[in-house]
Amino acid sequence: MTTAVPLERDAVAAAFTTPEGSTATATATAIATVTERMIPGVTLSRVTLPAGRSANRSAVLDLLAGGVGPAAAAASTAAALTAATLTGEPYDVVVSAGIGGGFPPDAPVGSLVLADEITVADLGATTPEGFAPVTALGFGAVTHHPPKSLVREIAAVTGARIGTVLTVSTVTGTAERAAELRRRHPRALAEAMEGFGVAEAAAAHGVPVLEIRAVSNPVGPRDRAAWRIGDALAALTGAFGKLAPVLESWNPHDRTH
Ligand SMILES: O=C(O)c1cccc(C(=O)CC[C@H]2O[C@@H](n3cnc4c(=O)[nH]cnc43)[C@H](O)[C@@H]2O)c1
Repeated sequence: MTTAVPLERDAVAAAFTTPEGSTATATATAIATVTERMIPGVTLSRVTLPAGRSANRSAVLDLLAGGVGPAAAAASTAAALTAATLTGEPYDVVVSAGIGGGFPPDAPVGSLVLADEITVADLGATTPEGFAPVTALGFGAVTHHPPKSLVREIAAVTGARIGTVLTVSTVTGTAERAAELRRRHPRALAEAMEGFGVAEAAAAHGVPVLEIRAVSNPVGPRDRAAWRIGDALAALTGAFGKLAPVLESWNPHDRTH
């Protein structure tokens, strides 16, 4: 599970290690253990969940704060994926998680957004006719799709809204840019800066990916005073308390896309 900054990683960990987090889920998460592991390129916080109602074996969740932006996210996630494969413990799923901007009115501050499409919004070229994504230029990909069944189940338990989450390298700070993004991506509910990088790393390893964002601010005119980071981090903690049992019981060999 990749976040950008330690504050977000710790909000996820709190779902398993604090009394508040343990009330968010019916599993015995209060006795989860957390250990730090340094691997080349990244430090992992390993949460070991005891066997619970949803799984009859203990489950492991590696958390990492991989840096802000798609490049840092891709590099750190790829390092973790490679290390896991080389130690014979490959991951079943990769999750990009954190705070994000929500497109009003569909994704209000404090709400959760779960991606059914993870789309990079600014990877391409500007042309006299407008923006051309790299795919129109004959390169790469601009969208990754999380497993549909997992998205459905996690949205059901967390109450997250399902839609496109955009990855941007430049935070939107004007109404014009917000409108332009929504015109190009009508299903976009949120934007953040890491999802596509995490998804590219996961795809390179053939591992399914999810992205979940807790909305800390509206996408639009820059207004730092309107940010609600504390509320968003609390929503992230609550979401992970509820979604962890779904991940634990998910059988990656029984995927329906
Ligand atoms: O200074 C600003 O006006 C400003 C506005 C929004 C976000 C930032 C950040 O530096 C946040 C970077 C960090 O948080 C995620 N995030 C949160 N809200 C947004 C957003 O509206 N658009 C894009 N990213 C957002 C992002 O994933 C980064 O990890 C500064």
